[in-house]
Amino acid sequence: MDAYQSVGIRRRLKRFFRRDGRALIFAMDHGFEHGPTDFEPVWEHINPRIIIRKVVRAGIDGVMMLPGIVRMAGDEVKSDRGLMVKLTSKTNLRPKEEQLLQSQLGFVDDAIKLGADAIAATVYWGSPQEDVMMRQFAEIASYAHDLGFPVVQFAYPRGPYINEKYGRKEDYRVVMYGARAAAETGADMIKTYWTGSKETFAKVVDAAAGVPVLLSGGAKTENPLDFLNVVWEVIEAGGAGAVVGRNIFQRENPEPMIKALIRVIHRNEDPEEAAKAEGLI
Ligand SMILES: O=C(COP(=O)(O)O)[C@@H](O)[C@H](O)[C@H](O)COP(=O)(O)O
Repeated sequence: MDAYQSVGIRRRLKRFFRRDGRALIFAMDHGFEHGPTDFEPVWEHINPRIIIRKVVRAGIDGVMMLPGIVRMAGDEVKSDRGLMVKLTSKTNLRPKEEQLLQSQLGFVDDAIKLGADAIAATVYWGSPQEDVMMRQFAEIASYAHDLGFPVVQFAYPRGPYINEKYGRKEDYRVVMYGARAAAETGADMIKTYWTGSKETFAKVVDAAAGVPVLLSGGAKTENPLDFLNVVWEVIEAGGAGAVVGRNIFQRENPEPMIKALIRVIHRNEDPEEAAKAEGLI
């Protein structure tokens, strides 16, 4: 028989995924991590209650937030959706030499009190401060797993040696390395960068050895179809979905984009058809 914890981990992880094993998760940590200017394109979305209510209504599978935003607006996330609480971050105001470090800003016990279904933390693989983030992740994962909670790793390769050796942090060999490191450090779900093609992202998925890999959305694309095409390739590559912020909240009306993403992720619809069906193009 399974240990109690592993049953808890699996049950809670399922709250993010539909029966197809895929998920569309809304990311709402930008006010802290990027700064409130990210909300300037549609300023009313600076209010977490307003935007979270909209994304939940549109059919999002889960929401990721820092603890303070969960306190303000967590009750907008219906109990049939996944709630992911992220316990590490950094501000953009830090000195440049500290930008390659995510600090722990909350505790697993508090995330659980807030109703979390999963706990998230970032590791910048390749950072000079990789050691600090590895330890943070190990402590968070060990404690959360012990209580039956899944752990999500934002596995972001970033650091001077990466730039020197590979030129760009999105090189598939680097992203693949980060995903593998995430799997080997006990992540139950991985969020990472787009590598530029279906073929290379499939290698990232393989390297994660069965741990679901989700795309980290990235900057808003002017043409909604460009983003839907990327998500479609992620799915074709065996990816488990996407965690999306700006491509949702920087649109005046986020609903058609969410519905088109759901068509692509959950119904295997062609991105152009999905965009047309939702009136995006
Ligand atoms: O991981 C984050 C930041 O990553 P970044 O340093 O911008 O590469 C988060 O702030 C977001 O949750 C993540 O980027 C997803 O949101 P979008 O990229 O889709 O806006």
